[in-house]
Amino acid sequence: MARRYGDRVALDGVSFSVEPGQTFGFVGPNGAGKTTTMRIILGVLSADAGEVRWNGSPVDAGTRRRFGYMPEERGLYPKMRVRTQLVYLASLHGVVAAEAAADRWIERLGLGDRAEDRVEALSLGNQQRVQLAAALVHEPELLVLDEPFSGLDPVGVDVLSGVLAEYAATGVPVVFSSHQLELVERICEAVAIIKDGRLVASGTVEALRGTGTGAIRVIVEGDPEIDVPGARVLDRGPNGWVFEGAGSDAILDAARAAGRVSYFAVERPTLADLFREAVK
Ligand SMILES: Nc1ncnc2c1ncn2[C@@H]1O[C@H](COP(=O)(O)OP(=O)(O)OP(=O)(O)O)[C@@H](O)[C@H]1O
Repeated sequence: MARRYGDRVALDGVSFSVEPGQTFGFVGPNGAGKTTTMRIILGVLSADAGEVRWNGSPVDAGTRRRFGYMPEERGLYPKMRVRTQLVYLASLHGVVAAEAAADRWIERLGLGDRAEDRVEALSLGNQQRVQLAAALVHEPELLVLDEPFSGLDPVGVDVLSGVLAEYAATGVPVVFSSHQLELVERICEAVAIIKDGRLVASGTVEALRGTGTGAIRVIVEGDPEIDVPGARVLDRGPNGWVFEGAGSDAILDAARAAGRVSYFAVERPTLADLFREAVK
């Protein structure tokens, strides 16, 4: 898809697909076009070119009513009480048992004590939980969240990642943007990396990280010197030594000669490494 704002190109040929039940991370530097893409998926914004398909067919308004969206600008009614708000949103989406649905998500997100509070009186993290409940209360068939983890404390991060994983496990694709790459690497099966409105990489985290860089990290108890003939030392610090340019047998033999080997593994690039490489 493509999209301009005036003569600024926000998206230029971004294309990717998300599988049922997949947690999909959407990453890229500030201004890369993540929010624009999500708005187009949800139909809040139209694309200048391209289309959004759902189960192979172009999405229409009826399909989009079954999507759930947590926008970056967080669209809650500040004066409305948490429970009232969720019941209202559930009914808007046509949920028959709106009250039961609201209560279920209030419970699941640990908002029981806050259900009768006005949204504006909640802490930022709790407002975020309500916002998530608002995106989930009609049990959407696709969940799209714009930076849902920003501003959450570690417990909030755990609650949210648990909810997202559980929800994806029901077969629903869960797409979210984030700048927290370690988190994305930990909870996402697949990612798309965009920069300046273009897709620079996409696929499963496993495939993108590949089978290895050819470098090997080894830790020997007591951290003695390890001499591997012919190898380059890429790193040496509290997390051991990283060698490149020698066979794994040669490295292991040298490590054993130095002492008791407590760690030995092929190095793989992290998502953060891939990101830095991709957006260079
Ligand atoms: N309403 C708008 N009018 C003009 N330009 C816009 C508008 N919305 C976004 N842009 C521009 O489009 C580009 C993509 O913005 P977008 O918000 O999609 O990026 P993003 O990847 O979500 O960024 P961030 O990580 O900072 O949230 C940016 O250059 C931005 O300045």
